[in-house]
Amino acid sequence: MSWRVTLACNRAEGEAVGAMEEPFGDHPNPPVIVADEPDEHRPDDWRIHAYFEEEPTAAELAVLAGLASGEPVVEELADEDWVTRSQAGLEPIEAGRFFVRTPAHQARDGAVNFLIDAGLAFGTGHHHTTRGCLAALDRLERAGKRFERIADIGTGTGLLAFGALALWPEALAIATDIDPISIDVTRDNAVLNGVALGEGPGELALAVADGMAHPALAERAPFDLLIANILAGPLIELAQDFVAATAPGATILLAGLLDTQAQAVTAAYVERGCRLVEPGTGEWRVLVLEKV
Ligand SMILES: C[S@@+](CC[C@H](N)C(=O)[O-])C[C@H]1O[C@@H](n2cnc3c(N)ncnc32)[C@H](O)[C@@H]1O
Repeated sequence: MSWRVTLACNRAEGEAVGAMEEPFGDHPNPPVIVADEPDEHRPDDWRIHAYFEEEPTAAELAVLAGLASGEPVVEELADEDWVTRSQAGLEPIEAGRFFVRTPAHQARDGAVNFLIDAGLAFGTGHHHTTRGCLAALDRLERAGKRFERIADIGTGTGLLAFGALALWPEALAIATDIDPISIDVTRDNAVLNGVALGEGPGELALAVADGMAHPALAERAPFDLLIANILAGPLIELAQDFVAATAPGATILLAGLLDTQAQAVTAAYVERGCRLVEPGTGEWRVLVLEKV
């Protein structure tokens, strides 16, 4: 038997859970916690699911209650593999030539397949922004763009960096995240997906970094493709550093922003010498910019 606790939460609470190192401290058997956005048209209505192997105690429920504004709702799940259950709702995602799945689903013939376990790091491909970035990468390659120096800032599970390396396999690529857990997860996912880790062409370097503040990023700059699916606030704060770290003609792919924030994010980059190539569509925008 296993138990699932669901709490309604807002976007900030859901994302905070993804960024937390250990919500349950040194608990001997912590739950698997997943945050999702069930309805993309309601971007502030998120849910946190915590999967327990034993019935959660009052103390465990109190920890969960501290993570979200909603009340914990406890369900006993049928006798089936609870990890599969926790991932069963995560349907595979198709974005351009990419197919992203969890172990609950089969790979697709003819697609560039990635296997990403649902976990604490954001980026199973199920969020609009991740999918939108994969689709934008696919379009860039189809339009004939070629990149040799790639940075994926705020890599989450590593998925966007993996996608970029699949499209431009000779590139020097680096994936970074402010969250050390994301980098651990990315390392595991790289192994799972046959992505070579290392410093050379066609290999992925990894670093824990806040924005561009890491020597490995400075050494590799200027980039000709910089990807950042973070949030509108940090994207604006980091505009100066991102533009400074890119070469003239570079592509800057930005996501994590709502349509209401697109103008402010675009302005921060246009003021610093970029032009908007694709404004994106829908509630979650993916911006494609070019450094002039
Ligand atoms: C919305 S998730 C995107 C993950 C992945 N790139 C994707 O598209 O699925 C944002 C990621 O950015 C990271 N992040 C947030 N602020 C950051 C910063 N200042 N520098 C580097 N990474 C950051 C978070 O830890 C998180 O993993």
